Amino acid sequence: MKHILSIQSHVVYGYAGNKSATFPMQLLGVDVWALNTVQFSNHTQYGKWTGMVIPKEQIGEIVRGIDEINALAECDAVLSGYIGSAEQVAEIVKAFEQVKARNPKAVYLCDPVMGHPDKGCIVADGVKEGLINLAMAKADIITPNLVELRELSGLAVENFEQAIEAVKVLLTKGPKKVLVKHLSRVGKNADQFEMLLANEDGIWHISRPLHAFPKEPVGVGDLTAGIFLANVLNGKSDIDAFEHTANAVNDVMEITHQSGRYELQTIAAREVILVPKSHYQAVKIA
Ligand SMILES: Nc1ncnc2c1ncn2[C@@H]1O[C@H](COP(=O)(O)OP(=O)(O)O)[C@@H](O)[C@H]1O
Ligand SMILES: Cc1ncc(COP(=O)(O)O)c(C=O)c1O
Ligand SMILES: [Mg+2]
Repeated sequence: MKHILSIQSHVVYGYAGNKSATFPMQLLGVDVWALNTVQFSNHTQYGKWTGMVIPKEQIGEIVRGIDEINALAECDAVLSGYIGSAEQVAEIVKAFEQVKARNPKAVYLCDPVMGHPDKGCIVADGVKEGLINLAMAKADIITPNLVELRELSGLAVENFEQAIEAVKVLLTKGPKKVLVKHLSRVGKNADQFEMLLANEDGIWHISRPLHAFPKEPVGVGDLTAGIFLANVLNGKSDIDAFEHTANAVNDVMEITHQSGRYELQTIAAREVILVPKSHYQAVKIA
């Protein structure tokens, strides 16, 4: 069994951060060590929430505790997502270095969750800079959405061709795999939901249906990054991991859409996360 140290948000109500990613990763047979960067009542796109940002010292403390019971070498990957404060970024990088010291084969998937003013996703000041200046260089896998791809590459990314260029830039900055979680308005087709995967062998594109939500669910990026990492650790090829991720997430979106609920319906979708009903295929484009 593989073990992931998953450092991201916890929401008591609903599904975002660790609440979105942990259960699907467990379904895929991975042991998840959830370490929370914040404990909030609900995700930030409700516009209000209660709870607290976890003090940055907790990250090192928890990792030290796991090391003191001689379990850190069991860790196969660190996953980071929604980060609560700028200072937590350096602590997360340090945590990954400690894991690497015990298990040199461990990998780091950085889901570079940044604020998104249009959507109402609120992330603390300085986190974005920490992701760009500290975390990206350490990451084996990085999973930006369009806004994050622009910030990480420093390119404007106004169309599909520029997205490809930006992904190539990220491959020169540390990460060996880049998964663009959502191409959004630079996709090929405005009425599809599109993603890219790039590694040293090439670039693949996948397209799946876009559902008309009255209010789009949050936590989809977290779900995408978690499923992709679980697949990679389970030994799938990058392309199989990419296709399973797209299909499983699509099925969760379809079930969520049918439910008429705002929160992701990951529990109702448990069976299709394991064995998706959709079979969209990745196409090699470069
Ligand atoms: N199949 C789909 N149909 C419609 N909307 C979707 C679908 N899949 C995901 N979404 C929405 O697309 C948005 C993706 O957000 P974005 O910030 O671009 O990336 P991410 O959530 O991956 O960080 C979310 O609001 C999510 O609810
Ligand atoms: C607490 C929290 N965690 C995680 C996220 C990231 O969500 P997504 O996967 O939609 O990018 C958000 C976005 O608003 C959030 O508020
Ligand atoms: Mg996101």
